[in-house]
Amino acid sequence: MSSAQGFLNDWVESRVGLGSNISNSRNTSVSYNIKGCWIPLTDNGGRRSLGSREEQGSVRCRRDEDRLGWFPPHFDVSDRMARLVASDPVFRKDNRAMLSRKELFKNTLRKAAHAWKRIIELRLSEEEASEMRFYVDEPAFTDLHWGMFVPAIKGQGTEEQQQKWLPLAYKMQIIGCYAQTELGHGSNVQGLETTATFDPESDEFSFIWWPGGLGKVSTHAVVYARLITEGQEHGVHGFIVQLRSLDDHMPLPGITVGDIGMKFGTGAYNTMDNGVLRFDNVRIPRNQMLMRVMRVTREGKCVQSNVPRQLIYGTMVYVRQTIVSDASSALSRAVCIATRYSAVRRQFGPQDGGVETQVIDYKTQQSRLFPLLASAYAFRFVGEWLKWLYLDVTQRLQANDFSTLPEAHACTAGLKSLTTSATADAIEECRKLCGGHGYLSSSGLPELFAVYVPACTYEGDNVVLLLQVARFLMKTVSQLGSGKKPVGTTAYMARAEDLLQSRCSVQKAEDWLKPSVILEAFEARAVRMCVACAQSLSKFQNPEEGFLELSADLVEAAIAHCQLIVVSKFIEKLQQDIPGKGVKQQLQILCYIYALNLLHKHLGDFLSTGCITPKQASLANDHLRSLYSKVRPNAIALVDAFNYTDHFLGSVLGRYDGNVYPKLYEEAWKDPLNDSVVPDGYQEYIRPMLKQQLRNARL
Ligand SMILES: CCCCCCCC/C=C\CCCCCCC/C=C/C(=O)SCCNC(=O)CCNC(=O)[C@H](O)C(C)(C)COP(=O)(O)OP(=O)(O)OC[C@H]1O[C@@H](n2cnc3c(N)ncnc32)[C@H](O)[C@@H]1OP(=O)(O)O
Ligand SMILES: Cc1cc2nc3c(=O)[nH]c(=O)nc-3n(C[C@H](O)[C@H](O)[C@H](O)COP(=O)(O)OP(=O)(O)OC[C@H]3O[C@@H](n4cnc5c(N)ncnc54)[C@H](O)[C@@H]3O)c2cc1C
Repeated sequence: MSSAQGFLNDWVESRVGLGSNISNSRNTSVSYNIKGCWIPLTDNGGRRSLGSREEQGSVRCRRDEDRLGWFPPHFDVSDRMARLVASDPVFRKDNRAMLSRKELFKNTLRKAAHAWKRIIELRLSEEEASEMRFYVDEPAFTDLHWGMFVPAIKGQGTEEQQQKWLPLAYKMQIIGCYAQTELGHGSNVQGLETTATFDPESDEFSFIWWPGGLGKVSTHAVVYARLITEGQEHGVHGFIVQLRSLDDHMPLPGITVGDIGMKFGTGAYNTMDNGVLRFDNVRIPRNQMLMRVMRVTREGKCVQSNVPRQLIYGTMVYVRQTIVSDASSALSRAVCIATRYSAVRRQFGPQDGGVETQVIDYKTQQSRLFPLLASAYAFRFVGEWLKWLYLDVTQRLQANDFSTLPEAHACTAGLKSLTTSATADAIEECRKLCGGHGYLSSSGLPELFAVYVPACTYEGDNVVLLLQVARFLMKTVSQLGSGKKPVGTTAYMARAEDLLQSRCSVQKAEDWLKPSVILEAFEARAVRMCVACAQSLSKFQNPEEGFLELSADLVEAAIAHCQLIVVSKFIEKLQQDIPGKGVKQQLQILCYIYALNLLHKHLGDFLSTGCITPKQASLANDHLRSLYSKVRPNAIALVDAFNYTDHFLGSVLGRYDGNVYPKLYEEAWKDPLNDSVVPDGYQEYIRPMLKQQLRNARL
């Protein structure tokens, strides 16, 4: 179920697309729609030269008949929204790094209000609105409102509570946030110190709390606190609390609220008002506790419903799933910039003094860049699959089938961790791949890194989440002998006995081209690491103590399992029909690059568990090198396929037309420091210094 599902049903009578008021300026020729992106295979060796789109013969266009039937009709919406945002001056973002925090934040408010106005005026559908938010490309309070506040009420509220609160939230008559983290507790949700004490005398709760949430905008919050009734504790629950007056926005009595201050980087996540909140005996009505999991009666009695209490964590599962798809977007954006720039940039060259070499042609550049390109595609496919898994578990929960919840938790936690860590590292690698110019703000990469990197921490610290996966894996291993057959992403463990014995069949480099060989190597590695951890754990009398002691190894095992999921979902995708000449072949190459690069990076795991021999490892590396040469001719097409506008990329280095150097020069002059030839401060500081030196010299 998506965040804002149904919000339009409540207040917009009909859904009308943008129609013809947004032009699609692309011309003709053939390309292929790969889940909302194109792969226009180039015939010029991918060496697009500097120049306009028209001059390049427009390799990028899509014909309706090229649309792949099994992809959602996402491309057109995405394309239209990208253009809508790019052509609207209110959504300008090239000045963000120059703004003060106050200006930046006010500008975000302006953009959010303008986006909402456009959504209403154009009667955008939920999908269109969500794409618009994506292309506006600025963290804002609305993310938390739609992404966490609304889903928390939907997931944890009773029917009655949903009926009361959701219409207000859908119309943005109230704005909400998700206030769970405290100053002293984030990962440890059960350790929250905020309490909600039921007072049967007045039918109200009282709170004392300190959250991370929205500091300047939200009128309401879903606050997580430990429920206390009749002197007894009943675990952490969500409570809808009004924070500010709906008339003048002033905090309500007993509430102290504000922003927590500047965060990492300029611009970046500072458009968001992460906040501090203190409750001093704030009282709310009993029915503002979200009661789908547990009900508190008028007398203060707790009545447990039949849904598992883990559903209280359900909003986090939802958001973790969206974060995986977002990882693919952030990564593809960084890779698009680095790939285009690598084709433009030339260094060194032939001894005879001919043109210098495009840096993309250096094998070292390729071995750093192409695995990231492959990862961008891999994360897109695994993100699609995870969306399906999430929808599936949601439907099951509605039918009171809770059986797949542990797997959904493990998959969302593990893949959130894996993809965000890889993406944050990849953005930084892309910056380095762009040499000195990558460090310029106008490359777009520093801001992208700063805005992206907290994804490794929020919605669960990545290590803490991998430990959750490890817990799930150890449980699965411990049940292997009990007749309970592992299913879903752990189904391979049913073949544990075989996988513990198996020998990799690779004899020559091309043998690594068999998906079954790659899959088996990854399965064997994951099973062996999990079983080794389980064996070590069994030596501890106290399992919790053992878990703590072995946690670093457990994290490695969890990573191996999650990497297997990504590899297997990429391979599964390729088993589907993919029309378009050469498209499937390109994706296959990327799939092999993704897998073999992981194998190369984690060689220690594969060798120490005996899954492959040193000779086979060396053959894999040989093969990997040859694959880079196969990607090279289509590298530009493979990033053009993401269909990012120059506005969205926000990068001089990643410009579609490759016109990098003149634009870098132009950008430099826009810096406020260049407003005057002689800088402010010259008279006060520079001149006296120079004069002093002159005097000293004369002496
Ligand atoms: C109109 C316009 C439209 C626009 C649309 C816009 C849409 C925007 C969409 C999305 C944008 C989203 C933007 C997001 C921005 C992010 C901002 C950040 C927010 C936050 O960070 S919120 C705070 C997040 N906090 C955390 O993640 C805390 C991490 N900690 C935990 O999750 C848990 O405490 C824990 C899992 C680490 C440990 O919990 P606990 O101690 O209770 O658990 P255990 O004892 O280990 O396990 C008990 C048991 O429960 C199982 N379990 C744990 N968690 C879950 C879960 N989530 N689901 C299911 N099951 C769970 C666990 O496996 C154990 O099971 P067993 O007993 O072993 O079987
Ligand atoms: C930009 C941003 C936005 C946020 N937005 C929100 C929001 O909207 N609402 C909200 O409620 N919260 C929000 N948060 C808070 C966020 O969810 C928490 O910071 C996050 O869950 C991590 O918790 P923590 O800060 O307590 O980290 P800690 O748990 O203190 O982590 C510190 C270190 O300890 C390690 N560690 C912790 N526990 C263990 C363990 N059991 N075993 C091994 N190592 C461990 C971690 O790996 C990490 O290295 C936001 C945070 C950021 C950065």
